[in-house]
Amino acid sequence: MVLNRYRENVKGYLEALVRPLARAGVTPNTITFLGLLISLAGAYLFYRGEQVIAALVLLFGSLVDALDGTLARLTGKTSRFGAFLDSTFDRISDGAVLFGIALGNLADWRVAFIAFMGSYLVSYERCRAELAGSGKLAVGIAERAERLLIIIITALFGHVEYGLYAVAVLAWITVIQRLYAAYQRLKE
Ligand SMILES: CC(C)CCC[C@@H](C)CCC[C@@H](C)CCC[C@@H](C)CCOC[C@@H](COP(=O)(O)O[C@@H]1[C@H](O)[C@H](OP(=O)(O)O)[C@@H](O)[C@H](O)[C@H]1O)OCC[C@H](C)CCC[C@H](C)CCC[C@H](C)CCCC(C)C
Ligand SMILES: Nc1ccn([C@@H]2O[C@H](COP(=O)(O)O)[C@@H](O)[C@H]2O)c(=O)n1
Ligand SMILES: [Mg+2]
Ligand SMILES: [Mg+2]
Repeated sequence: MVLNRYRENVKGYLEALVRPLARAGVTPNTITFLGLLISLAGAYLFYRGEQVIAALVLLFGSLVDALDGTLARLTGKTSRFGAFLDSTFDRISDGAVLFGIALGNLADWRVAFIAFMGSYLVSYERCRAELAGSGKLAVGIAERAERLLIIIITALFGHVEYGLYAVAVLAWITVIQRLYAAYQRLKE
């Protein structure tokens, strides 16, 4: 919720970045796929224990993640499948990053599992509530952008374990916030 508010502020910069891609005929789905590959590379680097490089790669991957939608909107190529692909690849990337951190023994695997469950539940709640007619359920203190940035910033300082603890707690707080928001909107 917090970072989502700044979407409009960075929109112009993101559009400037995608214009050359649009001119080159690159499709949004190609960028979505590229974003996934970059995130998987970040996850692998966590597994290898290279957390600072992993953080830089993930930061770049996050930027690419924000570009596919921008490119789709700028070129009038938004598609329902593209939205589905973007969300699905977001989940693969989220899971892979947490798995990489756990496998690389950078933090307690049990905390990684709690963070993983919380992160997936946050996204699932939004999807399920929106399907039930709640309207956009982009609420809570730890949406995907916040969770990713927490991991990235703590990894840059060489202490991704703290980021993981924070995500484990904040994601579950978000689960409760979304439960409540969904209750408010769907109870009748
Ligand atoms: C290393 C270098 C080579 C490159 C460095 C470049 C940088 C300067 C990069 C800046 C990146 C910045 C522009 C973007 C960062 C955003 C990133 C943290 C998060 C990525 O999110 C992508 C996108 C996706 O949103 P969407 O709503 O489509 O996705 C939904 C989401 O997955 C839902 O999950 P959940 O429910 O929340 O769990 C799903 O439910 C939905 O299905 C799914 O659709 O979001 C893009 C918009 C961002 C929110 C905009 C954020 C703007 C901030 C102001 C960015 C601040 C970045 C800082 C300046 C970076 C500095 C970090 C440094 C280490 C201090
Ligand atoms: N391959 C894609 C990717 C995204 N979209 C559209 O953009 C929305 C997501 O925008 P972000 O800025 O958060 O990336 C998504 O809901 C789709 O409408 C697309 O069409 N094709
Ligand atoms: Mg995207
Ligand atoms: Mg994405």
